[in-house]
Amino acid sequence: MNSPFILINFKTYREGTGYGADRIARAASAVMEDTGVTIGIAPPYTDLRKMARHFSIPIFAQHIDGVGAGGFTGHTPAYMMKLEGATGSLINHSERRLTLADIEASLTAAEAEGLTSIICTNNIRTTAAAAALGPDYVAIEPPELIGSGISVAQADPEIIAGSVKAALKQNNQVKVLAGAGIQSGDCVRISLDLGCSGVLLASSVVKAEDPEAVLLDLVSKI
Ligand SMILES: O=C[C@H](O)COP(=O)(O)O
Repeated sequence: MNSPFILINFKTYREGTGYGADRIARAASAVMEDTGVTIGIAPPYTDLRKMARHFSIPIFAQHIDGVGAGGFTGHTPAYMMKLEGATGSLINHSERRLTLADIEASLTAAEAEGLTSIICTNNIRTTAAAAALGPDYVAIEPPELIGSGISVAQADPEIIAGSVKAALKQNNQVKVLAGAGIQSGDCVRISLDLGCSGVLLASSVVKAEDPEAVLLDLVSKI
């Protein structure tokens, strides 16, 4: 994935499903084409295939399970997400926490399918542990700031800087994303200046009246 990378997680917001998902994906696609900044989306599973067919942008699953084909009712195996058109997956999002064994199994499954892996973490120590597993990215997101409208880049730049340092100490190939409350070009700029390769965000774009305008602001200081 080219840096900087902006990933928009639609979560299960109503604004990010069905027609809403189309609207945000269209905006992401247009801004990526106009500016050259890589913008990916993580739509709900129910919209993933449609998004992958219609848009030439990175498409991420919001979660994958480290199981294969077979008797795994209710699971979302990496191979299925790949078949649906995903190019990567979040693993261990704050709203979809996993055990360490499950994180490793999901990561192994992502690697087997050639999916770009992003392990989400909640503090500097877990960032170091996640980086040691060897994912493509770790995404540091203080849970208390997620969806708060308060940007981690402004409220807690130390956790970003500390995470970058800790991650690179474990694994000099891993890239770091900053997430939680990211909403403007300034947030992106600060994150990049602190050593990140991009940002992971949701509400500022998904719930926006004009997602394209927010995205243009987000890329404006790159
Ligand atoms: O996956 C995205 C993060 O949880 C950040 O969400 P937020 O941008 O709404 O704070």
